[in-house]
Amino acid sequence: MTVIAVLGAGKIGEALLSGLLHGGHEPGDLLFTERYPARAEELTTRYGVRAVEVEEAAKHADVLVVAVKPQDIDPVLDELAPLLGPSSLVVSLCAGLPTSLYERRLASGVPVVRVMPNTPMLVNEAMSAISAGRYATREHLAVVRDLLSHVGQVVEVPEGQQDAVTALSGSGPAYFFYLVEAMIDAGILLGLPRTLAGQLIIQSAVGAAKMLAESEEHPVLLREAVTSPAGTTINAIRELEKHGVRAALLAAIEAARDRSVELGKAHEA
Ligand SMILES: NC(=O)C1=CN([C@@H]2O[C@H](COP(=O)(O)OP(=O)(O)OC[C@H]3O[C@@H](n4cnc5c(N)ncnc54)[C@H](OP(=O)(O)O)[C@@H]3O)[C@@H](O)[C@H]2O)C=CC1
Ligand SMILES: O=C(O)[C@@H]1CCC=N1
Repeated sequence: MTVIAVLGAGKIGEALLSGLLHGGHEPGDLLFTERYPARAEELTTRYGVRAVEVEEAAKHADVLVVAVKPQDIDPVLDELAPLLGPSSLVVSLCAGLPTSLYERRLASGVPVVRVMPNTPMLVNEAMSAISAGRYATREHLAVVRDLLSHVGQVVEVPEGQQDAVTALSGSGPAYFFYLVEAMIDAGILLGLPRTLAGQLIIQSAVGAAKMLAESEEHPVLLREAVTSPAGTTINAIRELEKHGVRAALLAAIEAARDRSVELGKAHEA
């Protein structure tokens, strides 16, 4: 079995460990590094996965998944540089960081695959987009695709699209959580108990997501089917349009893309 080491087991690193275990990986085939011993202990207790130093991760793992914040990448690259060679495989989950950064800082020929996943990995429903760096072959991409297909769907995109992907699906779950949160508040405004409002909205979100995923219909048609002539939904839609919700989403996602570009620029040579 391929041994995978997650460097930086925070939110997404933990989601990956948990998703891989759910997907059938053995705890003995997974390793992770963490900065604080208390966090490492917590994860080992929860998942039975061993915390190691970077040297051990580099020595034993077939795949090294970098999952630290982009701002924390420099010391990680300094640590990895003397440990890796062309037989290693580095997978970067870091928003904005280009494969060229790794290629510049690591030994020549180290293959790097850039990935933008998302937290639904925790429930095996991730959307991951993968892009090969300069030294990554089709075989390397296949290894990464296979790994991530245990925790959700995988698409391959040109690396130039990764900042847009980050803004759409990397951050995407947050937009849905935000919408659900606001809709539950609306239920409170209308006098419903919070638990009931939560149940109504969450199941509506699950049902709508299932229809989007399973029916062949365009979202516009699905929305139109809910919007009865002179009914209730069209009144709500008019308010959404009046308040510029569509324009707000376009601007929000563009701003997320811009931040991803900025995170990459901060590490330009
Ligand atoms: N959260 C998400 O939904 C997604 C995140 N990503 C990307 O994943 C990466 C991690 O994000 P996220 O999980 O949210 O962030 P977190 O801060 O939750 O996780 C990063 C973890 O790495 C640890 N860490 C930092 N430096 C080191 C080091 N040198 N050695 C070992 N561990 C270290 C951090 O410790 P400490 O807490 O002490 O800083 C933290 O636990 C980012 O680059 C982000 O762009 C990608 C897709 C989705
Ligand atoms: O907010 C972030 O920067 C990370 C990247 C995509 C989702 N979370």
